[in-house]
Amino acid sequence: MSKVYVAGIGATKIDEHWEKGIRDLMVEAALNAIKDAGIEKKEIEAIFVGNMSSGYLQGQEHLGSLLATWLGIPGVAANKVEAACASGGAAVHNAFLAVKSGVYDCVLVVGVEKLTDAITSDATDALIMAEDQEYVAFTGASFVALNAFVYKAYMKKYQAKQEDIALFAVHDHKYAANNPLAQYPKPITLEEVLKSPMVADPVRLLESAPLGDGSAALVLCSEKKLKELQNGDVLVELAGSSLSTEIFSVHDRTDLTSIGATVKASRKAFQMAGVEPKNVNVVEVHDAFTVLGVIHLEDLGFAERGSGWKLLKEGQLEKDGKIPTNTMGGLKARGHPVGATGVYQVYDVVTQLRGEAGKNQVDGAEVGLTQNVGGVGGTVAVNILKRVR
Ligand SMILES: CC(=O)SCCNC(=O)CCNC(=O)[C@H](O)C(C)(C)COP(=O)(O)OP(=O)(O)OC[C@H]1O[C@@H](n2cnc3c(N)ncnc32)[C@H](O)[C@@H]1OP(=O)(O)O
Repeated sequence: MSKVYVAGIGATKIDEHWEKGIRDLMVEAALNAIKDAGIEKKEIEAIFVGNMSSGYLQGQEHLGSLLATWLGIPGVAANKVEAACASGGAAVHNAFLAVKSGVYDCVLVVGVEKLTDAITSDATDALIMAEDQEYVAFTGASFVALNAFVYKAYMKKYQAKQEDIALFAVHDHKYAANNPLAQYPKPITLEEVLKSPMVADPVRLLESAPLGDGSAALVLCSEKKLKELQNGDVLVELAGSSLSTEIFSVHDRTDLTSIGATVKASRKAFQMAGVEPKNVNVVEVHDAFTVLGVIHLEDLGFAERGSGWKLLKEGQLEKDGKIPTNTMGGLKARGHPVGATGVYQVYDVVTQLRGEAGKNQVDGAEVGLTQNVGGVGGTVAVNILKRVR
């Protein structure tokens, strides 16, 4: 089996892109990644698009083949991968398998979501489709409401305080302020978070990932292809990639304070990459809501159960802390264009491993991990990246 390398990365700024359609976003990100890889478009053999709701929101479902046409490379193998908010991470995983297996030497992964300016429906209606609609639709619950159950369960079980958990939003905004692609590049205070409007008790507006549009892209290549591209630049390997599922619905789970899919996917990815949590220098967790960031750190093995918030409070998630986390702004402040998020996370970690993160740079970062969650944990994708030169 071949090793898999990230030869190029590209992305758009995340924003409410009223002036750009889904096509503009995808093509911009893809061309940036192709240019960064130093390849010709015609060298791409397969495309994997991560997206959750283009069919529902834009009335446009067939994104893989469409992108091939838009890029002027019809004939390639084209796929759309859907795993709700983990669509991007799942697309990376599928592309990883395609190169690892030796079937393809050069593939393009594009994550995209356009939540604002929807043509056919509303973003909140689209997002709740990531739950089991036969059981949830009639309750009228939104995605924020379901995560409010998780928040309450965590605080009750571990006697944790909201002011400690809400610090995740302050942390993310601090780093987003130095990220030119971030949707909310501005610092916020804990007081502002705790006084922001209540969305679903206890989740406040400034503890929620925003609605936004964006696209990120990667070019993955095999060892064989890499020899053609040798240019002496920093090189990043996608060394481990895993996807796992959990009992789907919140109402069927006995414990809301952990996501089994994160535990399973991360253990497998760690094994594949030959690393342990203590070797990881930079982490991107799927903090769609502040409490989730805390839970993910525990499930990934970076903190003991019930103590993820302590790492945050002690400053251990800072760029010079024990486990630098969400150092480009995380979902809360870089933004969460649903099906694109898992690809943005890899983009952010590669930026760190290449030493290109500017003021947010983690000194000497060599190993990075991304964790991307679909639904309320129904699917989790974990990708582990290593700087190899
Ligand atoms: C597994 C998973 O990933 S599940 C997660 C899936 N994603 C979600 O569920 C999205 C959750 N977020 C939301 O639904 C929405 O962003 C909400 C409900 C929190 C807020 O939406 P709205 O009530 O429409 O807020 P609205 O857009 O009116 O914004 C009000 C103001 O706050 C700002 N704002 C809105 N959301 C955020 C945010 N999350 N962070 C910072 N600022 C924000 C807006 O820019 C706006 O500022 P302005 O008045 O200066 O222009």
